[in-house]
Formats: sequence, structure tokens, C-alpha cells
Amino acid sequence: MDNVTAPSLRAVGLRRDFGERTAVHGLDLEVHPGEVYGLLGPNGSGKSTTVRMLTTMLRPSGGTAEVAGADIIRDPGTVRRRTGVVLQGSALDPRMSARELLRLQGRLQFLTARQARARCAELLAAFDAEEFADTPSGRLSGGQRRRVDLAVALVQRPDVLFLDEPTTGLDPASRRGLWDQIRALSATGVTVLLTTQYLDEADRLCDRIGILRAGRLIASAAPQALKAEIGDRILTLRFHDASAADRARELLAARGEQLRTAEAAPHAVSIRLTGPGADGQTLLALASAGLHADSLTVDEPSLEDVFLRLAFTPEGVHTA
Ligand SMILES: Nc1ncnc2c1ncn2[C@@H]1O[C@H](COP(=O)(O)OP(=O)(O)OP(=O)(O)O)[C@@H](O)[C@H]1O
Repeated sequence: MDNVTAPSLRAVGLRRDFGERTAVHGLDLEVHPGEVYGLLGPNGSGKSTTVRMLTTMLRPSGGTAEVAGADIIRDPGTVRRRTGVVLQGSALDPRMSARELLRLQGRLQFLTARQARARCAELLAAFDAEEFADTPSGRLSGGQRRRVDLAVALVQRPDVLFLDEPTTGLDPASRRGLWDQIRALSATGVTVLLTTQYLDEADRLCDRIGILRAGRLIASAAPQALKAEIGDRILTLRFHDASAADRARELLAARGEQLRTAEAAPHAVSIRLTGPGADGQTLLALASAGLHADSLTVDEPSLEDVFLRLAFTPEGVHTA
């Protein structure tokens, strides 16, 4: 990304060991003001450990990082003042209402009682939470609680917001609502670093994503760029009966094509197109064996294809 302003977050060689085991290996990362950056990775790949180090909750074993202009080791107090954090699982006191929690957070952030009341009213309105503002948070739905979590993290107007799996467990409508709120925040210049297990979330919400595998960042780029560089297009051929589809599958396997196991439709055969022009060669080979497809579609790669290829293949693929 071409950006002349200083990054909101810069990690250099950030590492964390737990005994013999290294959970995060020398992470280098820059995130720019107003960017939404998503960290993706399989379970145990080091996402939460990275977030815990960047939010000063966990001391790195090596490397450095600056968040909102302050060093996480030398100046953790400034980092905490300038960042908001929403971790997995709600940290709200179940007996307290959103209004009480927001006002309390305001006072903890050294606002006067009047300022805290005003900020609370502003956030309740922004998060459409007035309706349940006085309900004990323990009685709220998962989606409502998440909105209150996010509102509490915003009381101090952070420059950088960390969200660890913000939409896990939410229904699709609540997830979309939260995405809108995150986008609105980033439009005001807040930098967002989030972790997610959801590829559609990363694709639709994040300006850039980083894929972690076994504690290493193996790709970092815009979702579109990753798809264009790493994902393969998928060619699906549909035949008029099962025997033609079976013969096509055998012929393609013999040519060393990468067949997809799941059938897209009855009598359909799908393969990954690994190079430019691969579709033409494949069709010629089928035609010369007397196999003509009734229909043909070529689908662009999905982020899921990219993720599966990067996160689970032994060799990995490196990109910008
Ligand atoms: N306190 C700890 N003590 C020992 N090992 C830990 C500790 N915290 C994390 N680990 C290990 O570090 C590695 C990375 O864990 P981490 O929680 O950062 O992964 P993650 O990508 O966030 O996983 P998930 O998607 O399951 O939340 C794992 O192997 C985990 O077992």
C-alpha cells in the first residue's frame, strides 16, 4: 500500500515463546491509519498471541512493535490509552447495564461525570443500543453484548482498535451490523486489526489480510491481490450422463489435472486451472477423446481456495 503517513502499527521481528514452543516467529507487519487489517489462520496459528503482545497483555520474547506511535515494551501505558481492545468472549460485568458500563469506562478514562454521560449517550446512539441500554448485560443477546463490548472499547476514542474474533457466534444479521460499524469507524481514521476464522468476513471487511501458519505470516496483501496471485480458477464441465463424467474424470486424472473432489452438480467435473490457457488445452484433450461437455463454467478463485492452499499446504506460497 502506498501511504506516506506513519503506520499506526509496526511490528519488527515480534516473537513469543512458551517454553520450548515458539507461538509467533519474528512477525513483521505494518498497518496504516484507517486500514482494516485481518489476521487469519487455523486454530493455534498464533493470532491471539499476536494480539495479546500488541495490546501489551503479553510480553514478547523478542522483537519490537509500536502501536499508535508508542513502543509496546517501553511505553505500554501510552499504547493502552490510545488503543481499544475487544477480546474473545465478553468481558462485561453481567450485572451492569450498557449505560452503567459506558459511564464507568468514561470515568476510568478520566472524563468528568458530565463528559462521561455525554460520551455514553453518543455511543448508545451510534450503536443503536438505547433500547437495551438499561438491561443488565448478562440478559442481552450475543449480538447486543458484542455491540456494547465495542462501544466500551471506543469510550476513549482509540486510534487503534483490536478485535479478537469479533463476530464469532453471531447470527448473519448481527455480523453484518457489526461489519458496518467497523467500516464506519475505519472511515473516521481508526485503524482496526482483527482476527477472524471467517473467510467471507476477511474478504468483505478487510482492506488487507495476513495469513498466519504455525506462528509465521506467510502472506499479507489485499484479498483481491491474494486471489489473483495465489488462487486458481476453477473449470467445471457438465456432461449429459454419469459415464461421460466418469470417463472425463479418468482422462483428466491421467493428465495430472487437479480434480476437485466435490461435484458442483450432477455429472459435473471440476478442475483447478493452474496456468494461463490451461482451459483450452484441457478442452482439446477431452474433445480428442470424444468427450464433449454440455456446459462449461469458469469460476474465479475464492479466498477460501487461497486460504486452504496457503494455510495447509506443506510448502506454502509467499506473496507481497
Ligand atoms: N499461555 C500459553 N501457554 C502455553 N502455550 C500457549 C499459551 N497461549 C498460547 N499457547 C500456544 O501458542 C500457540 C498459538 O496460540 P494462539 O492462541 O495464539 O492461536 P490462535 O491462532 O489464536 O488460535 P485459535 O484460532 O484457536 O484462537 C498454540 O500452539 C498454543 O497452544
